Amino acid sequence: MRVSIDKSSIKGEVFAPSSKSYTHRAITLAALSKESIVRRPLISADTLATVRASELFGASIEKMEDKLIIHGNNGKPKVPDDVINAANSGTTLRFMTAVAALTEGITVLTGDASLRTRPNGPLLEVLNKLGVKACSTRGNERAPLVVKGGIKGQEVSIDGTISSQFISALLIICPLAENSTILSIKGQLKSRPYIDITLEMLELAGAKIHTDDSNGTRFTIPGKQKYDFKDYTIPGDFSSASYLLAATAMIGGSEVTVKSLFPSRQGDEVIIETLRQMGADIIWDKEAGNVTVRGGRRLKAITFDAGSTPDLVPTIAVLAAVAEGTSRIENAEHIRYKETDRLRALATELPKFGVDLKEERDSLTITGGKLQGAQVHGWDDHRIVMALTLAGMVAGNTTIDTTESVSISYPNFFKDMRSLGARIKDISEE
Ligand SMILES: O=C(O)C1=C[C@@H](OP(=O)(O)O)[C@@H](O)[C@H](O)C1
Ligand SMILES: C=C(OP(=O)(O)O)C(=O)O
Repeated sequence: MRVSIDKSSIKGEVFAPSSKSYTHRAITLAALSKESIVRRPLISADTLATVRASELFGASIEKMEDKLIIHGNNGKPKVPDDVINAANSGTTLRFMTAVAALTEGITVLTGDASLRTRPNGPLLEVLNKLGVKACSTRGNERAPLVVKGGIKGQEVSIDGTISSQFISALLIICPLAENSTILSIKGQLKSRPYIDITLEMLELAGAKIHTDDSNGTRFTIPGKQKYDFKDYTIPGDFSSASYLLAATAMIGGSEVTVKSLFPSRQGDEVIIETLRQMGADIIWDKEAGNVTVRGGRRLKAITFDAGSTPDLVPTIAVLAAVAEGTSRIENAEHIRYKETDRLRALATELPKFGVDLKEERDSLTITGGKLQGAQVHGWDDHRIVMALTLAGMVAGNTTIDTTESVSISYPNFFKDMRSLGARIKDISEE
């Protein structure tokens, strides 16, 4: 799909979509429990991949109006009848590779062309140390992956510099193993807040995990536990909301309230503080869960450490492109291992709007200025498409392709933007 975008200011109220990360965890843990209800799940291409995988592991999932009723496998996933296709979802692939370790047979996992380029080495290595047989069919740590269950438990350490999803995946399965596990993280851990979300959800499922050091990088996990996930309502997603908040802040005459944004463990909450630091007029009523932004103030450059919040990088890059002065996005190498190499994607597309940008291995340096309309490529990556849409709303006279990719995390993105007044047209047929 291709869209054209004219200069747009936006006004009104909109609900943030539900959190992708919380939805993946809720479904995965409910599928490993007996009976659970997950309310207000995000229904998107990525979370549906987790639904399908959980069904293949023996859960039955009833999809109702605004909830999922999940009859789980009670900690004993069955050997899947078919290959697990995680499609475009890294979270699904990593979590389900770990769940496969709990089965008494062999599971094959794959994904789309993008997912089959993403690394899984640290997860495979640790699963093998835990008594599982896990490998890549091509011997390159990429999917397709083959996992033969039989997790025991051990003292192991895992590299935390590539993806926190490996650690979340192990935290989800180790309580169900025969023996205890001691898991320590080595290297500079990236994306920490996602591990905290995992620990929060595991606690709700009744799991006991002891965090042994003050950095939160060593866990003792007793084995032979059972999960009981019960009934949970998914909070709003700050990564998805970041596009709405940033668009409003960048465009004079805009005023938008995004609802359903309550405090949670999502690191991407920091978008609110970042916009404030850049000089935006933004108010967060935490009790009501409302964030209101008024556009029109001149935004100032910032230095942004992306270590904990990789998914905000495309949003921050576009904010930097209109801000006064030179911004730096640092500590960002892990953003190269996403659906695309997002530093490369941004460094290729933003200059088409006239943006002055320098790409280094783990940083982007961006000098803000006036954007001019451009024909840009969305790289089949939902976050690149959504971020470029914001640039298009500022610049006008812009087209973007591969826009169907918003279905990964925010299927109603264009509908919501249009409902707020954004001038975005589907031009796929033209
Ligand atoms: O665990 C999760 O829900 C996620 C963790 C992050 O990935 P990494 O840990 O690979 O940085 C994030 O980028 C992804 O969108 C969702
Ligand atoms: C990287 C992302 O997700 P995943 O790793 O689950 O594909 C994302 O949503 O930006």
